[in-house]
Amino acid sequence: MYHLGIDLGSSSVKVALVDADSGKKIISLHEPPNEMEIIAINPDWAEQDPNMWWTHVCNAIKRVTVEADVNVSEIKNIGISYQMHGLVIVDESGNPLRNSIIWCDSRAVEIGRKALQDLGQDLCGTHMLNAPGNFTASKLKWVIDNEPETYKNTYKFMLPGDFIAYKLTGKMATTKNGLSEGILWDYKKDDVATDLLDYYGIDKNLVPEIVENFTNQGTVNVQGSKETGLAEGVQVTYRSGDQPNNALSLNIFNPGEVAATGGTSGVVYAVSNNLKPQEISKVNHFAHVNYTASEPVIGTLLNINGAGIQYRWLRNNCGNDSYDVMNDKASKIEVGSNGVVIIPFGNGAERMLENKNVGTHILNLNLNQHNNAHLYRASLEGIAFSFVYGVEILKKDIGEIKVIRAGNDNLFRSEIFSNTVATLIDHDIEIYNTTGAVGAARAAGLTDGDFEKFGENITKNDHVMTYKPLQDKAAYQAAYTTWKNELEMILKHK
Ligand SMILES: Nc1ncnc2c1ncn2[C@@H]1O[C@H](COP(=O)(O)OP(=O)(O)O)[C@@H](O)[C@H]1O
Ligand SMILES: O=C(CO)[C@@H](O)[C@H](O)COP(=O)(O)O
Repeated sequence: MYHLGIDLGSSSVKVALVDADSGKKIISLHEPPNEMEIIAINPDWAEQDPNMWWTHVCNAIKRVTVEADVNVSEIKNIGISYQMHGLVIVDESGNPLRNSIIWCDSRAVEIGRKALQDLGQDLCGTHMLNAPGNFTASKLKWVIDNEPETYKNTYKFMLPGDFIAYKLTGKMATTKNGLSEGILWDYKKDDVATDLLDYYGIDKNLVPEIVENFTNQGTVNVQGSKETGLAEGVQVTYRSGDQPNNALSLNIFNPGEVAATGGTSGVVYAVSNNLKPQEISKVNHFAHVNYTASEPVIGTLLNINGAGIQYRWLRNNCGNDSYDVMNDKASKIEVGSNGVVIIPFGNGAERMLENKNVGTHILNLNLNQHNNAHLYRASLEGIAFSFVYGVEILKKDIGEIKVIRAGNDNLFRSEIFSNTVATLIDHDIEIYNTTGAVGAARAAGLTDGDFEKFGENITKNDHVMTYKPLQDKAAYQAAYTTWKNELEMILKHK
């Protein structure tokens, strides 16, 4: 038997199949072959069509079963990982009423800022563990204010992964974890955050049914079966935002353990039991996959909206080299990129920079000296520096870091990126042979609640290598100082 994992990213949908007993990966692939578009009709906006996600999910599932040559009757459970904080609104028939306003959309920043002022730091911090920010609840308030007709026709709102689960099963549902991503979970009351709902004037009936993770959340229905080729009756047993899911995939469940990833966005995600966070805007706090009200496990999340999307932009606009070729060219350039500095970002408001939208900056380019290899190295370094800058903020909130793990995926496949981060934060980074889709597939089999056994298998089987901080740090530190000075100068004028 097999479990199927779906990871709905911002750049593509990844689907993986694992053996149900051993957790071994059978196949993993992504759709579409080229990365998905993020629609930005206004500079601060970012949208994607939920039906486009679904088309790619269906195509990827069909390819998986054909290419792995498995009989669909052998697929037991489904796990879903998804880009976090997005807003999907549907009518009573489940049709999306507009494009999804996705995680990196900044239109609701001012709405969230005012809500924090009006509700107060204390209420937001102790009940929701976060400022409302421009997360799902604030995005829905933007719809109320700007698209009243659409809001009037809204039957339910969901997170992106809830929509995929709905398309598979016909059941509209969400999770506590999902609501926490929208700043819609009240940890003190162990209930939906009615203080924020009421403040925004959001009708509580729009919140779908809440289902528990690691249990049967719904089964593939006739329509879901027809569109994906899966057998009717297959159970969806897990769903999670992609960052908590990345942590689960890396056996990060306990306080002091940290997961990192460098996809479109970059994230450092630290687990704790802290229900009284110091910082509620620059870093965020969400219910981890194993959160329960009696044993609250919280993921403290440092996010860089514009991380891998920076490198991707260079790839698309600077010669179309493959990432491997770009990494190779960058490795020929010395640390510090011969003075070229890239401030990444450029993908909406940055939470760690108090929701300022600073844009990407390419600095000190000498047209007689520098070529695309300098840009590639400066991009990898600039993104790595933004991680280091973020970890300095995160550390104030989380205390001691025991272990940091990342999958051998996305930016962590670049030695320059990984060495720069490890050296400057002065911590080992353990690299594991796993991805979000594989993790979600394995989590679909975690219905016995044995997190320890689940984690042991990952540690035993998947560890590939460890990036150790380099001894000779001086050049890295000098380049980081230059980068930080440039950033701080830019921030002064924002
Ligand atoms: N071999 C590689 N070396 C360095 N960076 C890479 C490599 N492959 C992918 N990336 C980076 O990872 C990003 C995609 O990461 P991914 O986790 O698939 O994104 P998402 O979850 O946002 O869909 C790319 O935009 C690119 O910046
Ligand atoms: O907003 C966050 C985390 O808080 C992002 O990490 C999104 O969850 C999207 O991730 P990717 O598309 O980069 O995987």
